[in-house]
Amino acid sequence: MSQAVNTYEGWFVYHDFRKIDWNKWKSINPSKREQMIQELLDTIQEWSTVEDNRKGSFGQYAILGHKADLLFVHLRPTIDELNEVKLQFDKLDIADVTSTPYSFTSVVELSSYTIPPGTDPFSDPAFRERLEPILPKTQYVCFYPMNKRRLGEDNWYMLSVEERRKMMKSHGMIGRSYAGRVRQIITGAIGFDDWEWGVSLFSDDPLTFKKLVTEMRFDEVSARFGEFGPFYVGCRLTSDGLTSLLSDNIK
Ligand code: VOV
Repeated sequence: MSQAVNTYEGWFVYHDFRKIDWNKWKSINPSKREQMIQELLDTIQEWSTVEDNRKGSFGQYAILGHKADLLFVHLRPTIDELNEVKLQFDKLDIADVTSTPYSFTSVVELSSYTIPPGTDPFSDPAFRERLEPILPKTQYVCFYPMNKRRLGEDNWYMLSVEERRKMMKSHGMIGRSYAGRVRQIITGAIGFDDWEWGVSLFSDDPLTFKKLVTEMRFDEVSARFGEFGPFYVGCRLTSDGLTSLLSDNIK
């Protein structure tokens, strides 16, 4: 049996993708719609305050393409709190005009591949900040789930720690060459969801997502072992942005 990697876990994460039933939304009278938007904004305001006390983080995005319209990302210390925010949304009036085409439940994860043996990562405040991250306030987000392949010779879980460490080192070096242009939050989902990891990338230039993901595809760990789910790309929404997404051009 090959040796399992040691992982460190931080905040739990809920990626809540929502699709709006525009026909239903437009059929609601304007003053009721306004009231529903206000109720949503009040809830979002409450969700956002977790960042002030470092009790979690929250982000909202408009998603491109047919797969979803909105993405709410919640980070919280416990999975119970994630359940609460999920139910809180579902009880809002506006929830009746939305559906959930996709969601992802996971936990911020760092693995020990690149940590020198014998070091106590928790003594490093920067390490804790990586486990309990405030979502970067960049203009764009990219999210996708992924697995490490278990197929014949290409079985990640049968490799030795040393082989895996070598590949993760190369992976990390490519990632670091994008420092300042993109930030990643890797979340582990084994036991929680249908894929093994969620990859959340943040940047002010959407092309950086394409460049980084392409470069990683040519690196051994992704080329041989990476299996990828659906990709989502979105633009960060302020409260005003969310209000105009729901209100502009609606007759
Ligand atoms: C934006 C840059 C970037 C940087 C700097 C970076 C660095 C690192 C380091 C140093 C480490 C290992 C230690 C740790 O931190 O866990 C990781 C770990 C991981 N990564 Fe990564 N990654 C990036 C980016 C980055 C991307 C774009 C992807 C998707 C891959 C692709 O082909 O689409 C990814 C995936 C992962 C995963 C799934 C893991 C966990 C693997 C496991 O088996 O445990 N990652 N990653």
